[in-house]
Amino acid sequence: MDIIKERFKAKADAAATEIKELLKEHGSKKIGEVSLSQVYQGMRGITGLVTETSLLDAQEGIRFRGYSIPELQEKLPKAKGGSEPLPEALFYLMLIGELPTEDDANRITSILQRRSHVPNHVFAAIDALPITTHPMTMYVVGVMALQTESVFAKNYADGLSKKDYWESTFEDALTLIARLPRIAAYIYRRKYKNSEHIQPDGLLDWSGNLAHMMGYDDESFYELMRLYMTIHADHEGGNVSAHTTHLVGSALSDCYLSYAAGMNGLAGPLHGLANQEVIKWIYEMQKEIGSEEPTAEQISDYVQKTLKSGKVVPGYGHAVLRKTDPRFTAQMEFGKKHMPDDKLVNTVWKIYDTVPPILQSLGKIKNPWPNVDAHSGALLVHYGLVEYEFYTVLFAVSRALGVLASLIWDRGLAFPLERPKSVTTQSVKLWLEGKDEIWEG
Ligand SMILES: CC(=O)SCCNC(=O)CCNC(=O)[C@H](O)C(C)(C)COP(=O)(O)OP(=O)(O)OC[C@H]1O[C@@H](n2cnc3c(N)ncnc32)[C@H](O)[C@@H]1OP(=O)(O)O
Ligand SMILES: O=C([O-])CC(=O)C(=O)O
Repeated sequence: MDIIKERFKAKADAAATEIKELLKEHGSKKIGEVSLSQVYQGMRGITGLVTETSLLDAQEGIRFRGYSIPELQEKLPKAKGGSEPLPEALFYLMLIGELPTEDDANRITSILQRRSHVPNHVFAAIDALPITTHPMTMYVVGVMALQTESVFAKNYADGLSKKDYWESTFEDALTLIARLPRIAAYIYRRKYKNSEHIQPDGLLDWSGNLAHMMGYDDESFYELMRLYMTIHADHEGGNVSAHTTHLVGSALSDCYLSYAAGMNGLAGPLHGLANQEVIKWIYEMQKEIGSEEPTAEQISDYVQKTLKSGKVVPGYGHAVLRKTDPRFTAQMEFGKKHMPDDKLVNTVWKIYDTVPPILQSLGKIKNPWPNVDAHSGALLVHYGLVEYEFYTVLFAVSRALGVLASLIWDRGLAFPLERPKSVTTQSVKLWLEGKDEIWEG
């Protein structure tokens, strides 16, 4: 057995024993109360999931196994000559719970390189779609076509024992992660570059290869991809893409089925699609104003117009965060280092100065600060990656690292089917009248 798989198994067994003890002693402790409003309002603030890979603090932002983004940038192994973390190293951290050595990170890189071959029928499935199809639809179709390769599905059909679920899931997760850059790059080159495809470079790391296959062979773009793939990888368990992957996975759907389901959620404009919406919104503003460099006053007027027309300001607000997203800040730092004079990047910074007080003044928006999606597109445009409908695909490639590490943990801990209770408004009214027995069972 591969050493990383052995390490995971040892960690998962120890954690399972610990959780068993913990629940034996504390299982009946109450962790909170649920109000009727919460049930109607997207379950905001209800703790109801266990996700081991990362934890979100409303003020501080995300920590991956306890490490903040600046700490990851300092402590995770880097590519040769690079200064951003290798996302493969973050995957190891999320999976094993400890910082990897350089050897550990290289081991993941080489496993992914070895498994990166995508069967032809996946490309044929993508090619069968009209060229006008949204890249996220092509991507999910590609992932679904790849489901023919699921070891878990095959082994389950052959009578796999419960105690071995984790191992087939581990294998599927690594194979799927290995193949995603090729699928993403294929879609990019098919839709935007006349189907002139670029073969993988066996010597490059996972993100470097993605950049290479998309046609961006520039060391500073490789660095952007490493940072991008690291910071978008995970955001604890309750966000739509992670929660969906976990929920669908709880039915013992394999990695391919579960991840594809999660990415359909990422493709929604209130979640991952917001990254394309931000750039679209800025372009529309520039067009209306007739300038590439809107003033603070022009931005302010445009925000008011957006709000008046019943639309959200994309890239701002968050269901949990109550401060500027540290993923926004990490990208701002990257911008300051690599492209301080870029006009679009400077516009993103000016929007950051202008928008929060306006949103705050409305009184109803709980978080007026920018999230990760407010910044990512402008960095990509700087390198010529202007096709903003593609941006969520990059987010999806990264998100695979977190949600699939979590799915391996779900199997390692033998988590059960997820099935919360729902109610009807009629039943709520009966409950309010004191006929509460309908809520039982
Ligand atoms: C990777 C990610 O998924 S990060 C999020 C990406 N999404 C976006 O950037 C889209 C813009 N933002 C939003 O729509 C929201 O802030 C969300 C979906 C992220 C969070 O939603 P919620 O937790 O419901 O936010 P909140 O409790 O603050 O919402 C209260 C009200 O403010 C509105 N609001 C929240 N953010 C914004 C915004 N950026 N622009 C305008 N109105 C907003 C909500 O639509 C809601 O209005 P309503 O009462 O009329 O229905
Ligand atoms: O946490 C959330 O709800 C949304 C988010 O920022 C993410 O998934 O990256």
